[in-house]
Amino acid sequence: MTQNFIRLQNVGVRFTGDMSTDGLIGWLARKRSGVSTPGTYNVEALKDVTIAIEQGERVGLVGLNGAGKSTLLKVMAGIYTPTSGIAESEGHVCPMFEFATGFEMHQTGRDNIRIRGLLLGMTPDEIEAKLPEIEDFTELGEFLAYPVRTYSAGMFIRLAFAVSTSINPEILLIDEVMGAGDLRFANKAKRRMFEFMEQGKILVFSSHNFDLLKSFCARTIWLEKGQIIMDGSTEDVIAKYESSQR
Ligand SMILES: Nc1ncnc2c1ncn2[C@@H]1O[C@H](COP(=O)(O)OP(=O)(O)OP(=O)(O)O)[C@@H](O)[C@H]1O
Repeated sequence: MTQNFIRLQNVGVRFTGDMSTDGLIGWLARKRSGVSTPGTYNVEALKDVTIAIEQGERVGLVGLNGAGKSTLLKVMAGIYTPTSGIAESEGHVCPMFEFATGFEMHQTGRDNIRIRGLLLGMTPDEIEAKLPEIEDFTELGEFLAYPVRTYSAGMFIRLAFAVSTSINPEILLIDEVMGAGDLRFANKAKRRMFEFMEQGKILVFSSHNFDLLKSFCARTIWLEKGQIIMDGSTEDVIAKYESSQR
């Protein structure tokens, strides 16, 4: 059987661009900074990141806002290509973020389950067979017949989580999903995630919630300004990270 893995070698991600293309936000930023003409930006979101994650590992990611956690997850998901270094992975990747992408806003929740199922590689027959269980897990009830443009952020998460996790992904990448749903759903999601791990898959979980990280992940990586500060046991990394914040 093929072993799943994620391997990043000296990965760097740099964002460059022209602020004139940033629309209203760019215009406001220029106004506030007193700069009259659009400039360029150049952000090194990841620098020289080397990580190997093997099958069965659950790895946490910590770091301040803007440390590079989301960028790292997007590289692992294949959404971003590194501007330097090499990113390789083996296994079907299920990114549990960017929940708004891939939704057809005018279609119902139920039809969006079908659409997402197809995007995730399920056959129409598989989707129909799993539909009752997926619907049940969302607990959205009559809202499944409503167009998803009427949904709250938490409802999107329920829908996306229920479909995405019904395929038994090999590599599960999570960006703060637990914090966004309500507590009861978070507990359900947590139980379902434990089920994934029992099947020997990979989990990478970015969170500001230390209790969740401690309960899910034996290993945690601490990022700061795009670089790895520490990669070790969750207990040790969180203790050092917390003391650095004081
Ligand atoms: N698409 C982009 N274009 C330009 N800069 C970006 C882009 N995405 C991220 N950045 C920048 O890269 C850096 C890392 O951002 P990232 O979103 O990865 O941080 P994060 O650790 O996930 O933060 P948070 O905890 O706030 O979600 C930040 O300085 C951010 O402004």
